[in-house]
Amino acid sequence: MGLCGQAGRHSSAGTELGSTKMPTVKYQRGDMVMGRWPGSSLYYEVKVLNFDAKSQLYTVIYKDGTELELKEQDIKSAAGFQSRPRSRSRSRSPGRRRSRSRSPARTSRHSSSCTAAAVAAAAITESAPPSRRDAKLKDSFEVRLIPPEQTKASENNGNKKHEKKEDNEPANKVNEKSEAEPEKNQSRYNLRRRKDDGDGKAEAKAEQLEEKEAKMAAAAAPPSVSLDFGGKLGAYFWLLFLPAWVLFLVLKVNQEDPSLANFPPPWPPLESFWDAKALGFVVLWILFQVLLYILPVGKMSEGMPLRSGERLKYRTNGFFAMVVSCVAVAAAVQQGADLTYIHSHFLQLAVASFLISVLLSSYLYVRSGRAAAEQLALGGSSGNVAYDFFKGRELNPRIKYFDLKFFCEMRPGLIGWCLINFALALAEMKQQGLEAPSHAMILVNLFQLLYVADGLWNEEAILTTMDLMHDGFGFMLAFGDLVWVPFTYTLQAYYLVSRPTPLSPPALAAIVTLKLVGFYIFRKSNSEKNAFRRNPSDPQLSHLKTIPTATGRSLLVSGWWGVVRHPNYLGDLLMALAWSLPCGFSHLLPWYYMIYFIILLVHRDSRDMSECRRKYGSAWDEYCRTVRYRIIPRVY
Ligand SMILES: NC(=O)C1=CN([C@@H]2O[C@H](COP(=O)(O)OP(=O)(O)OC[C@H]3O[C@@H](n4cnc5c(N)ncnc54)[C@H](OP(=O)(O)O)[C@@H]3O)[C@@H](O)[C@H]2O)C=CC1
Ligand SMILES: CC(C)=CCC[C@@H](C)[C@H]1CC=C2C3=C(CC[C@@]21C)[C@@]1(C)CC[C@H](O)C(C)(C)[C@@H]1CC3
Repeated sequence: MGLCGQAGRHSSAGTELGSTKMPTVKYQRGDMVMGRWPGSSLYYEVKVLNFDAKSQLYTVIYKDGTELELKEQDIKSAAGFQSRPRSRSRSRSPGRRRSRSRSPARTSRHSSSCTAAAVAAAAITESAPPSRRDAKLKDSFEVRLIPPEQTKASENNGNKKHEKKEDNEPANKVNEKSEAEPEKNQSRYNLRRRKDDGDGKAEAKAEQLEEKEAKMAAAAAPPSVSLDFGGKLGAYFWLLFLPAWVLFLVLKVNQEDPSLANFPPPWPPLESFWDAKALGFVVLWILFQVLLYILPVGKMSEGMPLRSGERLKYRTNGFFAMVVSCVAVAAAVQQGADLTYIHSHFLQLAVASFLISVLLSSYLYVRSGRAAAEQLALGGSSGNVAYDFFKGRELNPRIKYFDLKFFCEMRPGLIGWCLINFALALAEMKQQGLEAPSHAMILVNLFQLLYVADGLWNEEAILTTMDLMHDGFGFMLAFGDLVWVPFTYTLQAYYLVSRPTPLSPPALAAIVTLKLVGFYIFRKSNSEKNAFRRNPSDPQLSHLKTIPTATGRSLLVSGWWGVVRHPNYLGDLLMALAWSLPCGFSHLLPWYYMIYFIILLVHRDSRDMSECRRKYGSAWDEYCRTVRYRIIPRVY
């Protein structure tokens, strides 16, 4: 274990654990064994941390700090392990070995190569002669892995601040900015063969094979990732609860007195749920957005590297789509279209959107059955139909270049949210006989329009968010994007249609200030992380401190991400507060978004924490020790 940056911590844990033996199980806590890398036939040295008698799974830790749960059959004792003769080992080329040992990139500590993926690249497999094993293990720690964006960045830019001390310090040490040797850093994690190694074609081919094997091993989903959202039973609950909750809110906001005491809201006649025209409008709206999305206008942006190393391309013309949509709506109103239809047929429009989200989720579930393992999201394939349908299995379902998740998240629902808000402002004027919308309505409309426009202007930034990078596309997001966002995020505006809420000038000024402060924090922090993830060597970020991790990516530990672990959530929450305040305090209903959002973000934060803990091991722990608070400084 002493080879990795995180090793110290785990070794001591191992000694301590080693004394408390687990009864009646094959492997004991602290045992060093060979664990199969999920989805591959490659084995690596791991330490047994625990055994769960109920699930019959061993928790093991890899040398990079990655913890996984493995079945007994995926574990072998190190003693009985043999490696096969391999003609494609890097270590076999004496020339290479020489070149490597002379290379300044070679480290004594090997920490950077200690990712499971890197170890996978040169892992020992079952039939090599035992005499070679040590050499091979040694070799395995010399494999270098660098994510494509970092390699690219280092090719363009010699500023390697975030890498600089890694050679001599543990991976979890906080880095200060310094001049680093570009060559050294560039080759640090590189899985690709270095040019100066210059062997024959056969070796190059063999290495390609080796790389492919490593990529596949890294791409394979772990067999037992813990299930979110209450697991399988939870999935049934959410599948029923979410649509029922939207229905409840829509009926509630239509009540003359929407107070909690006035419960339940009256159940409308069955036929009032359905309107073919409403379905037609929703379909037209979605098709219109599809058209705008596929137009060859706007820039193509690259997503983050996938587990396979591939980077998908996305057309990020969301702002253009929004502007064209606004012009189209204005033209329709000019032509006499009555947008207050949206207010009077809110329920029917929501039901139609719900049907579309169910159809879409069913399609997504069926097609995910044909998707390759590396296209699936981690933890999205539990084998349980309800859970997989709810959570979504495929990470980036696409029809040719049309990315379904990206489109749904950013277009019909998000732009639809603004359209509905605008229609509700018109409905307010009509219902209250006003010549212009109320101040409260204007604030809600402008605030949310700014939020959406900003999201679309910075559309590229969505590519580094959890949803795009980690979550599968299933009912949760399809329903969230097409129903939840347009029909519950508009509740404040809906509430105001029939409930005049005057605002004093100081109140107005205070609310606007709050919104602007929240927006500033939200935008700055999201942009900072996005810029850093896209180009870690960005000179504009060179003043920031970072923590290197065993994956080759670093974590920001100063700037916005040094204040709290989710500064973007803090900004978002302040904005949410500014959206509810214009509606006053007479009812809880317009505060619903604020309450929901706190729950959503606290849950997202804990999901993200476990995901990052899994990805970054002890470097993440170090980050959490350095940045103590999650969302609100000194409070939470
Ligand atoms: N209005 C709404 O309904 C909602 C809005 N949002 C907003 O969307 C935005 C995106 O949110 P979300 O996707 O949840 O989360 P984030 O954008 O915060 O993404 C989390 C990821 O950022 C990376 N990261 C975390 N810490 C650091 C660090 N210190 N340095 C560098 N990278 C780090 C990690 O990914 P990795 O290391 O793999 O890059 C982590 O998984 C937020 O502003 C949020 O408020 C979110 C949900 C709903
Ligand atoms: C309970 C339930 C159905 C949950 C689904 C959650 C989704 C509604 C949200 C998950 C992440 C979202 C984001 C936005 C909208 C809501 C969903 C889809 C977002 C597009 C809003 C605009 C922002 O600027 C954003 C781009 C940062 C944001 C990204 C996350």
